[in-house]
Amino acid sequence: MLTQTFGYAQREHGAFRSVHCRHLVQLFICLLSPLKQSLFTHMDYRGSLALIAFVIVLLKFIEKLFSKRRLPFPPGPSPQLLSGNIRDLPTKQPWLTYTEWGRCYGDLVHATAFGQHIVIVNSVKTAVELFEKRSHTYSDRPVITMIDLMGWESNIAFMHVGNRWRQQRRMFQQHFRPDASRNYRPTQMNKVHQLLQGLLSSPQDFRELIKTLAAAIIMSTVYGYEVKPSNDRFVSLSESAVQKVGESVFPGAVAVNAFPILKYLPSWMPGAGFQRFAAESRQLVQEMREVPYNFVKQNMRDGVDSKSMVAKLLEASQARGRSDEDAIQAAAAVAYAAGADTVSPFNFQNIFFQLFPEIQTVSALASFFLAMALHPGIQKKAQHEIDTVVGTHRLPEFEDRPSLPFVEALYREVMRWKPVLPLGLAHGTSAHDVYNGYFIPKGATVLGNIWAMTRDESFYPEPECFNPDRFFTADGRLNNDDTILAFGFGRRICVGRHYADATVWATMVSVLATFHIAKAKDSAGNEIDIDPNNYSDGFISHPLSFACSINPSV
Ligand code: HEM
Repeated sequence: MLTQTFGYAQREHGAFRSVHCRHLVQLFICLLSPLKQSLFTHMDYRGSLALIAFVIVLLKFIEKLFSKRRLPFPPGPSPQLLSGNIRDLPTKQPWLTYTEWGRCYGDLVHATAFGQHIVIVNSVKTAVELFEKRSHTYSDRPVITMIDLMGWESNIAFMHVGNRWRQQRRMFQQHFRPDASRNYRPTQMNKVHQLLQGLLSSPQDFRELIKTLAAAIIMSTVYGYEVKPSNDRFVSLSESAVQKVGESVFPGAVAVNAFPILKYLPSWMPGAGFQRFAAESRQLVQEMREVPYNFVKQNMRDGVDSKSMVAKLLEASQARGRSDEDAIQAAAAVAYAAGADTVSPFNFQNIFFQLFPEIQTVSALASFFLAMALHPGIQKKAQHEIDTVVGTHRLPEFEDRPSLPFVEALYREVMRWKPVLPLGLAHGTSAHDVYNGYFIPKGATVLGNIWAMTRDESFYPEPECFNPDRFFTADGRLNNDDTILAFGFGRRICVGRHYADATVWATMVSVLATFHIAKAKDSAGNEIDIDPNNYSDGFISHPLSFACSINPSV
């Protein structure tokens, strides 16, 4: 009922606004037409430009006057006339600035950039109200034109809400909901045990090893494919496509994102190099989708594969007499891109890299190693629990999880302390909305500031402190704060979260059971300091290189 009332208000508001805007434009056309002839024939080129600029400024001014009649946008930094808050929008670790804005302006902050509205949600309460209770309005994604041009538009994470997104989301859910995810546990544990072997022989390569682990788990699940530790042919194919994404930050590509109309420029025109670049990328993405997919089909013909996600989807689609090949290929490719091994610090700056689940898993695990090197006391407590419950004659299993509350709290704290995507993935509004008396327009980009939510001192006192004990009640039981905010919100919440949760937990508990992680020492035997805040600047928060020693527990 409440939602319907808001819906009504927003429609009223939208209609009211567009009628007045139309009148405004008509009024100006009328005013200008008698002048047009004389001005444009007698004035020089610069004069015409000045006139146009004057008209734009006047229109903006009148729109501003007019806007006093409507509900305000949520509070935020004051915008400039045309460029909005482009100067205020941070490029480095933006979640920190947005958290500051939250302290200054409140739960909901508004900014603009060249007419694009950006709304930042800084509290769990408001995130639930908007992303969950009003999910019909807040579940879209913003338009990023270059993504479409480059052939990545079939990636579910960037898709607009619609039948195609629903179909792919359903496919993912069938294969990654809690009961289905359980089927992958043997594979996950098996690959984690391979990681332990790798750590034993080359502990200094732990970053590479956790990257291989995440790619190996997901490729085996989705395609029934075993990734080779080096020079893997599928991985190099996805590397090329992903590399292209990393390169898509040249001015033409940036311009087409800011002014989508430029996508209609023919590729031969000067300045339209982005069209040729996009065509090359489309070709690579196509190959990346088809090659592993054909691998599964061949295996099925040979009677080898029937357990992978793609094989099961194909069987189900054939049984229904339908051809969902395109959707199956696209859904699987989300995971496949994850196998790419080209993740340099430069690439982490790129918004596209939010797409790749493998990177998110790797980032969470790297934060775990970092936290353990920094907090030996906490590590010892977790190891003591594992030794007491599991003993030292076998490795931990998933079945042990309910009996290991401290390890559970440790997992929650790793995911809270350094959320992998501190701003989640941007949502978009599919209709105008009014919330707490503020107007939120259709097409706005809405960011859930997970960083601010995990820093809310009323839930997490001393939020920068790594402290798993915060998840226990006064009488020593695990509390019920088990929502991992790092997985996002509402209808767009991470669809692989149960599976990712299992990978991260299994890796943590197995490493703790077998290894001791500490700060590395220099040649003089002094500990090398680790800066807990030395994280990447881009949209994914990823610990930058740090040294630690990893030795088998005795
Ligand atoms: C620690 C690991 C991971 C983290 C922290 C993580 C986090 C996220 C976040 C924050 C979102 C956006 C949610 C939103 O829009 O509100 C997301 C979306 C998504 N994630 Fe994950 N993710 C992880 C691993 C995975 C894995 C392993 C898979 C695949 C098996 C996966 C598949 C997806 C997909 C397909 C979406 C897009 C959903 C949509 O737009 O409808 N993620 N993830």
